Amino acid sequence: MSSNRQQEIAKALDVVPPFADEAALVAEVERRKAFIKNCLRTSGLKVLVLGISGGVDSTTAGRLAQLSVEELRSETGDAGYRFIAVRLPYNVQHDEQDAQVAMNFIRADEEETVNIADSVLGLAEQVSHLNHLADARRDFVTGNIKARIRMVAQFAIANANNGLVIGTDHAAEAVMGFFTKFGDGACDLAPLSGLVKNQVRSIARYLGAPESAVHKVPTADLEELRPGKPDEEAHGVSYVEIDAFLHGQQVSQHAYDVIVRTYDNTQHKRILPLVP
Ligand SMILES: Nc1ncnc2c1ncn2[C@@H]1O[C@H](COP(=O)(O)OP(=O)(O)OC[C@H]2O[C@@H]([n+]3cccc(C(=O)O)c3)[C@H](O)[C@@H]2O)[C@@H](O)[C@H]1O
Ligand SMILES: Nc1ncnc2c1ncn2[C@@H]1O[C@H](COP(=O)(O)OP(=O)(O)OP(=O)(O)O)[C@@H](O)[C@H]1O
Ligand SMILES: [Mg+2]
Repeated sequence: MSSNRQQEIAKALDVVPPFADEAALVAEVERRKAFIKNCLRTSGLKVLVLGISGGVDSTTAGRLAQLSVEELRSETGDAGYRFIAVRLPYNVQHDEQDAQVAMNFIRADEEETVNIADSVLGLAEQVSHLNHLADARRDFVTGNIKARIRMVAQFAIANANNGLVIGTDHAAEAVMGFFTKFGDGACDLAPLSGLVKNQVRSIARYLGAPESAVHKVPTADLEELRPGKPDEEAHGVSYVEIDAFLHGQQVSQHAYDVIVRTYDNTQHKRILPLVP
């Protein structure tokens, strides 16, 4: 029996129920592509932009974006529809090979690379408040600057091409507020919204992503002192537990308490700015 809080949170995040079978998964993929295509049609814009890290979320959203623009091109005969996949390393990414695997799978119409290091360091240097922080805290705060600079780069590319920026937030990240406010949380459309982590992996596998990408350990990878730090270490609970919680299944008391507490503490990230 799921608790009232579980039901309330799943409803607020519009969580997609577990796929009953392959047909349900396929229907969900079609629904998500139709959503992306509809966002372009109704906005009147023809270009999609997304940063590709090598993680399963951007691999999945990136391939959905590419398939969507390909369908729009053949349905409308308009060659203007296209997808720009953006690599946004902070200097050299420690798992650059995984990012290349993702790029090769996505086969985007256009590939772009923007090294965010100079912008991040240039800004951080000008913010004197960072100097007074202990090393680990400064590293954490700088991590959020990285996520925000990636956002700036993607919107610059979208501006320049009359495009829309895709975000990769899904229910398992949303419930934990595990994104940088107005950083990777900022986008024009979020086609993975409502999915739990394992559903994102299932969609990636269905789309033909290499198994290494499907199973890649999730990492925000924002901290220089801890390259590739697994998200689950930061959460204190596993994605299996988070997914189970969102699907109304029983989880340990520890996981339940952490998830509900984190959800409540991060509510400000899932709403519009506070106003009088
Ligand atoms: N109660 C409140 N009402 C309204 N606003 C409130 C607030 N409390 C804080 N704030 C504001 O929110 C800010 C804190 O939020 P934020 O800046 O996001 O910072 P914060 O939540 O502290 O850090 C972001 C977390 O998301 C993780 N992350 C980031 C990016 C990507 C990924 C990933 O998985 O890829 C994960 C990252 O590792 C870190 O754990 C505060 O500085 C303040 O401006
Ligand atoms: N090094 C990077 N290069 C390009 N885009 C990035 C990079 N790091 C993060 N991003 C963007 O920020 C988003 C949020 O990161 P997040 O870690 O949640 O997703 P992911 O890396 O795709 O998957 P996972 O959560 O499994 O690691 C990514 O989906 C991607 O769009
Ligand atoms: Mg990642």
